[in-house]
Amino acid sequence: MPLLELSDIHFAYPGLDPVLESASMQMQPGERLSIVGPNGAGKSTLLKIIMGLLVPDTGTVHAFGKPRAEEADFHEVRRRIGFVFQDADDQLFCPTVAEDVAFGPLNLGKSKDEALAIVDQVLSRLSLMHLRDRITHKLSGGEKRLVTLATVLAMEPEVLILDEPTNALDPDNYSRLIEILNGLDQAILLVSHAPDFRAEIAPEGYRLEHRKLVRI
Ligand SMILES: Nc1ncnc2c1ncn2[C@@H]1O[C@H](COP(=O)(O)OP(=O)(O)OP(=O)(O)O)[C@@H](O)[C@H]1O
Repeated sequence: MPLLELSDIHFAYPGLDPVLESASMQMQPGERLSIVGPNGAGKSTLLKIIMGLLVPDTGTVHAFGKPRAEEADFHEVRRRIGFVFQDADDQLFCPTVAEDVAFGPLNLGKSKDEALAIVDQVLSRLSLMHLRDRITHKLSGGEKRLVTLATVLAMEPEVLILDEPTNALDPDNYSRLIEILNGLDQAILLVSHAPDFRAEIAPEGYRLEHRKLVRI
């Protein structure tokens, strides 16, 4: 059974031309797929539909073996899929890095001590302990991206969706991100304009062209 399946999705922002017309895709458990396509093709829109943040005009979303249509259906999806947004500022909102990373686990019902243990474990794993007590909004762009990944991994998602994860990363952190992602066992859905990065993380996937998804 596919982990994720979109069938015949049509979507238009109100009053505008359609962004997606009959877009379909499947992702199997453990699979790593990329979605490529020009700026404005609708890649971020598609990711938001998977997470239930946008509702398609027609078509169906299946995730983890169930159809997902209503807002309530997507609560479980959002718990099980970790979404790293294109813009880290949309995702980091606590005063310090430790609080941002602890936020998800606390929200999932962990105790304060458990959440703090997760913070140290995830930050160590990503070699980010030096940022633990920093003020989040004063981090550099690249540091924010890595901290965003830490906030998502802290919730132990089964699938990772990454929207342009290499934005703002210097060559060292770019290489480190490849190492980190290749060390994870989650399925990954990656949107990236960087061919080298895609080749390392998810060489196969789909191209979004003419409002449809074509297997590449
Ligand atoms: N909230 C919105 N309201 C209206 N139009 C939108 C909105 N968000 C995106 N769009 C438009 O929908 C189209 C698809 O946008 P989307 O962000 O999904 O593209 P993308 O493939 O992710 O692009 P990029 O590679 O530049 O990130 C674009 O033409 C964009 O201008």
